[in-house]
This record gives sequence, structure tokens and C-alpha cells, in this order.
Amino acid sequence: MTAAAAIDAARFRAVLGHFCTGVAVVTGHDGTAPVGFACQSFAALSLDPPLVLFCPSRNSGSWPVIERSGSFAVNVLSEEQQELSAVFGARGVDKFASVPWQPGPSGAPLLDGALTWLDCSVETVHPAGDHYVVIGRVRALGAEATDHGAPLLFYRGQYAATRARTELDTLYDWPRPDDWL
Ligand SMILES: Cc1cc2nc3c(=O)[nH]c(=O)nc-3n(C[C@H](O)[C@H](O)[C@H](O)COP(=O)(O)OP(=O)(O)OC[C@H]3O[C@@H](n4cnc5c(N)ncnc54)[C@H](O)[C@@H]3O)c2cc1C
Ligand SMILES: NC(=O)c1ccc[n+]([C@@H]2O[C@H](COP(=O)([O-])OP(=O)(O)OC[C@H]3O[C@@H](n4cnc5c(N)ncnc54)[C@H](O)[C@@H]3O)[C@@H](O)[C@H]2O)c1
Repeated sequence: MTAAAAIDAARFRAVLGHFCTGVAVVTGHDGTAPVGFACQSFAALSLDPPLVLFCPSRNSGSWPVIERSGSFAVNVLSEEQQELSAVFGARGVDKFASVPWQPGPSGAPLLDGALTWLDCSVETVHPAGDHYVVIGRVRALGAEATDHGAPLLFYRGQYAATRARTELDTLYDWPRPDDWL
């Protein structure tokens, strides 16, 4: 038995589901049609230079379009956008029929109602198992402060915004300037 075979896929998902994250929609546009998919695997990577990462599946239909265009946007979803996340997390639907959007600086779609956004160029791409690790250089940033409310959260395969909201409220005043080490 290989090490990979020893890790049951359902258990992998059940265990990894405990790592609560926000939800982003990563979008792109190659001049033909907009593409995008719901994405948990987004993270800040480096401040100098400013880099972020996300991990698209090898089966992703959006990724080849984004790679070809050389740019992408990251739309950070609010708790009001749970249905939008489901649409962008599903295959075989016209995802952009359900949300107004405008092109960002690179042309990648910025979705109305998102908490904030980043516009990035594709810096490097690393194959990793059944996904790619895509590193992007941040070229432009959206709003620092938002009036679109609380973030959409994904926890154990479910959206967790409402339950987590009150717990998050206690953190809204953090960090204060002296909290950073
Ligand atoms: C909370 C959450 C987090 C996730 N995190 C990740 C993650 O980190 N990494 C990851 O790889 N996946 C993740 N997924 C899964 C991912 O969002 C879905 O698998 C998604 O459907 C992949 O979309 P795609 O655009 O890459 O491919 P596809 O859904 O195959 O779409 C291909 C393209 O065809 C277009 N298209 C298809 N049918 C039509 C139609 N009828 N009309 C018009 N256009 C059409 C689509 O808009 C898209 O542009 C996550 C899902 C959820 C819910
Ligand atoms: N990183 C990803 O590719 C990723 C992340 C979350 C959800 N999804 C996909 O979105 C759909 C809806 O998810 P769900 O509600 O059934 O949640 P789920 O119960 O499948 O997800 C629980 C956790 O497992 C991990 N996970 C799930 N699928 C993965 C994959 N293909 N590769 C790497 N990690 C994965 C993630 O950490 C996720 O939070 C499923 O098809 C799922 O595979 C993919």
C-alpha cells in the first residue's frame, strides 16, 4: 500500500474541513468570455514583493483561460454572497449570469458586492498533485475598508457566516497598532 492510498479521501476532506477559511472567487478574462471559480485555497504569500497564491484543480475550466491571459482577480466574498459562492463552485452553469461585474485593471472581473479585491499577474505556476499552486504578483488592490459586512466562511463543507459572525465581532477591533510583533 502506498502512502497516498493509506489516506482515505473522505477522511482527508473531513479533517481538512476543520480548517475554516474565507471564500474567494478567482476570475479571469481572455478577451472572449469571463471565467471564475469559488476558491478556498487563497492566501497571502509575500509582502516584498507583494505575492499571493491560489490552487486550481487540474480539472479547472477557468485555470487555462486565466493562464493564457496572464492575469487574475481575487474577489473576497461577503456573507451575503453564499448563493454566489455556490454558483461559482458548481460546474456547467453560466456563472456570470447571476452577478453584475466590471473589468478590473487587468480586465479580470470584479464582482459587485465583494468585500474587496486584488488584481494580479501570474508570476509562477507549480504542479502539485491534482492541483497547481499559482503564485500571483499583486498589481492593484481594492478597498481597505468595506461597507459590505462580514466575510463568508467555509467550515466542514458548509457555509458558517451566521454562526461565526458573533464570534468574529469580538475580533473586529484587532489588531491595534501595537499588536504586531
Ligand atoms: C467553498 C468552495 C471552495 C473551493 N475551493 C476550491 C479551490 O481552492 N480550488 C479548486 O480547484 N476548486 C475549488 N472549489 C471547487 C470549484 O469552485 C469548482 O470545481 C468549480 O466549478 C470549478 O470551476 P471552473 O470554472 O474551474 O471549471 P468549470 O466549472 O468546469 O467551468 C469551465 C468554464 O465553462 C463555463 N461554463 C460551463 N458551463 C457553462 C454554461 N452552461 N454557460 C456558460 N458558461 C459555462 C464556466 O463559466 C467556466 O468558465 C471550491 C468550491 C467551493 C464551493
Ligand atoms: N482545494 C479544492 O480544490 C477544494 C476546496 C474546497 C472544496 N472543493 C470542491 O468543492 C466542492 C464542494 O465541496 P464540499 O462542500 O463537498 O466540501 P468538502 O467537504 O469536500 O471539503 C472539505 C475540505 O476538504 C478539502 N477539499 C475538498 N475537496 C478538495 C480537493 N479536491 N482538493 C483539495 N482539498 C479538497 C478542503 O480543505 C475543504 O475545505 C467539492 O467538489 C470539493 O471537492 C475543492
